[in-house]
Amino acid sequence: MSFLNKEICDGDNPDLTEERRTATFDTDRMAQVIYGSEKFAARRRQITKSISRIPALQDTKPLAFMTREEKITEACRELDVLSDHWEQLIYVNDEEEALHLHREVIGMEGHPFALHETMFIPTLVSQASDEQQEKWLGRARKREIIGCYAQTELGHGSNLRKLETTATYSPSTQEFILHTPTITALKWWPGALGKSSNYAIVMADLVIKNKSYGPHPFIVQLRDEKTHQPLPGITVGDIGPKMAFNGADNGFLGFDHFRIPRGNLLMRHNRVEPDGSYLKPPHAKIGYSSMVKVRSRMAMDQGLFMAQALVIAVRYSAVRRQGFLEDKSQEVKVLDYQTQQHRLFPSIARVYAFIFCGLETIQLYEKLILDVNKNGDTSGMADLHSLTSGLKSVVTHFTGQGIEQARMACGGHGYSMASYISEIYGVAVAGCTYEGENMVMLLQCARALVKAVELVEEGHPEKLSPMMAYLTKPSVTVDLTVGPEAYVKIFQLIAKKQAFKATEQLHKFMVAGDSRDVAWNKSAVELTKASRLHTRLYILKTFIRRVESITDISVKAALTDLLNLHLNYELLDVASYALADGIMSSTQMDFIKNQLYSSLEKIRPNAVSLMDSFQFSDLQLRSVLGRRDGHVYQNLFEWAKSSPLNQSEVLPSVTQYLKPMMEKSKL
Ligand SMILES: CCCCCCCC/C=C\CCCCCCCCCCCCC/C=C/C(=O)SCCNC(=O)CCNC(=O)[C@H](O)C(C)(C)COP(=O)(O)OP(=O)(O)OC[C@H]1O[C@@H](n2cnc3c(N)ncnc32)[C@H](O)[C@@H]1OP(=O)(O)O
Ligand SMILES: Cc1cc2nc3c(=O)[nH]c(=O)nc-3n(C[C@H](O)[C@H](O)[C@H](O)COP(=O)(O)OP(=O)(O)OC[C@H]3O[C@@H](n4cnc5c(N)ncnc54)[C@H](O)[C@@H]3O)c2cc1C
Repeated sequence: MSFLNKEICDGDNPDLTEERRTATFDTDRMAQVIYGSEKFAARRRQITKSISRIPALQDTKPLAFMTREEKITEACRELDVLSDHWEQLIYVNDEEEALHLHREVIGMEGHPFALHETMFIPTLVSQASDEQQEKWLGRARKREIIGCYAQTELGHGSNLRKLETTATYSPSTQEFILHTPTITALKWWPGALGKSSNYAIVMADLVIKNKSYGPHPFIVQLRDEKTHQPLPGITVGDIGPKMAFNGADNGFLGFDHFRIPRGNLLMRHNRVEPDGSYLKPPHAKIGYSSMVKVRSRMAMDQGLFMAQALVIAVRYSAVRRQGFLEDKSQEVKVLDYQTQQHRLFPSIARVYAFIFCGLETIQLYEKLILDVNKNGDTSGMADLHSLTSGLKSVVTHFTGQGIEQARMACGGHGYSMASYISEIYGVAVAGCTYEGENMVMLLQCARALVKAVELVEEGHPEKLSPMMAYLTKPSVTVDLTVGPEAYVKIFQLIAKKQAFKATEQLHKFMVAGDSRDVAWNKSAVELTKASRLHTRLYILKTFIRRVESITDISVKAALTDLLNLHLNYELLDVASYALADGIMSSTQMDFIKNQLYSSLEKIRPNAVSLMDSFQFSDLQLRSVLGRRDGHVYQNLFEWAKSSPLNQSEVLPSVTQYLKPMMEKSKL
């Protein structure tokens, strides 16, 4: 048995065992790099093991065969079991451990706590005063109450300034009156709002003495704590089935002059005094911090979604044999085809790159909240906002593409829900929309880019943030054979040119008489291109930085192969910019292609172990094709037999319609 890959087991499919034996690195060591530390990687394994010892948490019936109601009930049952074992399983209040626990046990189809941990509690942490935290945070953490984040309305999601729900202050009673004035003002979409939550953070337009102060966060009790019935003045319910994520009850919510005490406006950064005087926050957008929190997690979470799809596709590709190469006596593993490698390996590289970015942005958010809460220092907000706006957009887009390629790489069986890839896809691509629609967020990132270009043009390059410093780099001729830094230089030139071109176009329209808004819209496609290049440059540089910092030689070597693949793939993908601007020659392009193809060959022996290193349990993967043991065919047959349609030989629909129809046809 090889010491390199702990997944090896003699009872496994021999093709997978063979793959695991060829690995050139230790998967536990790779897991430490993926999950940011030896300690957390080990805790993950420990938690997974503890879960496997709780019989009530082992999968009962495949989710694919459940109705929505059954899925929600099953998630609640699992949450209840988890709650009983919470303190034995994880360190209380450790967010990463809680997330791991949830991913393992409940999976990705959503559950009543999905927004409680990801937005409700973080909003209380970042927006509630100490006194308010005393009142609600402890209760929320102990799960005495379940909360969600209700911001989006039927009529508006992207444009927060036009949210219609009002919170009008009444000085005589020292209350806010929440009201839904129109049908389009109904809150619509918030996860876990429909049936599960009894509390919500509600974003509503604060109105004092007929003056609107824009969206502010309020904590609102929605349901009676004993009966769970909606409180009088509240209309709440589920919005119906979705493309995926159907174990979550995304909901609607309306208020009919519903009164809450003054103390329910979250007041860490702004205040409304009893007489109605308003104290401004230190930064106008501080109330948006919960969105930044989720966006800062998305590179990690989306990376893990794509990783799940790739574990499934790569393992299956090592088990699936179809067609011949030289030896006509035995069919080859489909993973040996160059096209299959080209379909999957660049996404493996992206998974690692995205996760490395996620490790960084999660920390940046935590630092920002400390700076704001402890020192009132909001200076990091603008940069983190533009970075996470671009990153969530680029990462979700490529994750969707990568998962879809993983599905196709599994041929027909990839289309079956037994693969579980369709659910992963459905959940992942929701990220293109939630936390800010991708185009809208790319344009937010573009605002920062244009400002930076304008600073350079106005002769103030010293005012640029470090992320924008490349905008001052002069054009140079680059020798690609010298390594990653050469690729960075070319990428910087491409990104810089596009940022300047888009800004130039914007200015040109303005000089011709358009307002900035109109000129902006006429330049928007070019601006989004600039944002994507800027963000891909950040991803590329982060990947390089992380690989450089690895101390384990064999892990570093395997990731260097992956990094080289990423560099060549990315540069080839943006080659049209480089060719158009004369930044690269066609000879350099050929060099990049050859490097890319040779990277595929280098990565091939490590492919399965690169994905095993994520250490997803079978419980979490929920995929017949992605099983750790690789016993795909007999389990696909078992899975199909468990379909409700196969529980009787003759369906009522046959007796009721098909038989009479066939009988009639005989006449
Ligand atoms: C026992 C159980 C225990 C449980 C424990 C475990 C829990 C585990 C939980 C979960 C397990 C997870 C497992 C994974 C599976 C599940 C995955 C799926 C999860 C689903 C979660 C989905 C959650 C989704 C939530 C949402 O979608 S919430 C709603 C989000 N909405 C948006 O994002 C709206 C987008 N719009 C905006 O943000 C804004 O409108 C805007 C576009 C930014 C514009 O804002 P506006 O006010 O109009 O700005 P302007 O006036 O134009 O000014 C722009 C100006 O401001 C700057 N700005 C803007 N925002 C910010 C900011 N945030 N910070 C700093 N600066 C900002 C901007 O840069 C401009 O500056 P300049 O003028 O200088 O350019
Ligand atoms: C699974 C899921 C979970 C969600 N969970 C929550 C939640 O928990 N809480 C919550 O409050 N909300 C939640 N949402 C809502 C989500 O945040 C919004 O749907 C999202 O912000 C997009 O807003 P929208 O629906 O108004 O899209 P729209 O803005 O209507 O987008 C439609 C189109 O218009 C374009 N567009 C809009 N504005 C501009 C612009 N200024 N410039 C260029 N193009 C533009 C967009 O690019 C898009 O192509 C969830 C959504 C989903 C799908």
